Amino acid sequence: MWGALPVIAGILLALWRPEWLAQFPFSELSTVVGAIALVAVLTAVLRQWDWWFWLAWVGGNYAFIQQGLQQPLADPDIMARYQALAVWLSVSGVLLALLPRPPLPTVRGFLVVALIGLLPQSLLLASIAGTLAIIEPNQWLLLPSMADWYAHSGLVLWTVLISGLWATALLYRKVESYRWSQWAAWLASMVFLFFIAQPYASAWMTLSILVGFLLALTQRLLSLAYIDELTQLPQRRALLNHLQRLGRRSAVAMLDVDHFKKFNDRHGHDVGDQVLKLLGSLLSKEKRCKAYRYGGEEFTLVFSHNKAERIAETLEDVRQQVADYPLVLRDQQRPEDKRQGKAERGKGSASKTLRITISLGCALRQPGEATEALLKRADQALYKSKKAGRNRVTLIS
Ligand SMILES: Nc1nc2c(ncn2[C@@H]2O[C@H](COP(=O)(O)OP(=O)(O)OP(=O)(O)O)[C@@H](O)[C@H]2O)c(=O)[nH]1
Repeated sequence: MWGALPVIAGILLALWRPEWLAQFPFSELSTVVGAIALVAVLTAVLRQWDWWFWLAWVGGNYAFIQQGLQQPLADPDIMARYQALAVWLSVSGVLLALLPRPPLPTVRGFLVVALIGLLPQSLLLASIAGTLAIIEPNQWLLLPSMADWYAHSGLVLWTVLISGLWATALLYRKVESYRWSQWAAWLASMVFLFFIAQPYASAWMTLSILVGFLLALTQRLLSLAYIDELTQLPQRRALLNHLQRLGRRSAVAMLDVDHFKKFNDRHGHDVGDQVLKLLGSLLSKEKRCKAYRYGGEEFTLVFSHNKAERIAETLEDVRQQVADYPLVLRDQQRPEDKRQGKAERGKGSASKTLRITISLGCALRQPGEATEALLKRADQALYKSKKAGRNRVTLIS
């Protein structure tokens, strides 16, 4: 989401105070090229190559605007280029988000990056611009009466429709949040078309997109560092940060899957992974405490109060929920082919239901107690639960 913020701020500013954006305090070209190069180097160093496709898209569009759209639109050739740009921006960004891309860094990947960056240059050819201008977006979705009222009605409708569908897909599929910066890049480019006559519009657009990329990159790295990939729970580093911020009135519970080694041996490591994933999703829904994956098959629950009765009740609920939860596991030999899989599902071979139990140990924080000592005591409480027969809660003050 952070990646979309600069773009939204830019759009609001453009609507509210267009004159502010009519000036540019630096050398425009070197600032934009420098910013693109900076993001390209950063993403390469951090092995986040996916941004290169989008950087090529943004850079190619900016280069075309600089070379081909610096004269008044009253000139029919320039108008044809403008309309061709509208078609190109409308379609290419959506395709870039949808189509699979070759891996980077590979020769094939770099060729596609170069192609995306260079394709807008072809709009400088009168024949290509002329052909695309014929299908100018105002005419695809033309509402004739509205078109008189507002010259860009078709483009506005298209932008609202596609960005709405795109945003819905992102929300629905709960994709990684950095994909919002790509949505924002497309939206910013489409909105730019309405501000084409404004000086420096393309520079501000490109810079806002790049700042969005940088923020999204930072957010992505943070999530890579703090979120456990398997369970999608925050992991130990995040836990230690949280514990340091916690006050005196707090408590920590350690939680461990019972006989998980046997479970892995019997059902396989992949099934074990699925169990941890399901457990992670179950714990993440618990609102009365914050769950972390401590490591392996151990989880931690953090309470920001030390009311023993309420904590014991929560932990007992969690234990019971896990014990009662039917773990429906997908068959590992499930066919790749969806149709074949569907046919076999009815035969009861596609999934199986298992149950697991967990043991929990909790320690209430004592005045002045260090986080390591608190975790150690929670671990001792967990050990007591294990010793006492598992599938139970032990709380020590
Ligand atoms: N599938 C899977 N297994 C894991 C993962 N991390 C740790 N394990 C397994 O968890 C098991 C932990 O075993 P133990 O520490 O002996 O504990 P246990 O078998 O659960 O026995 P108790 O805790 O005494 O009930 C080991 O077999 C690890 O391989 C993981 O990410 N995925």
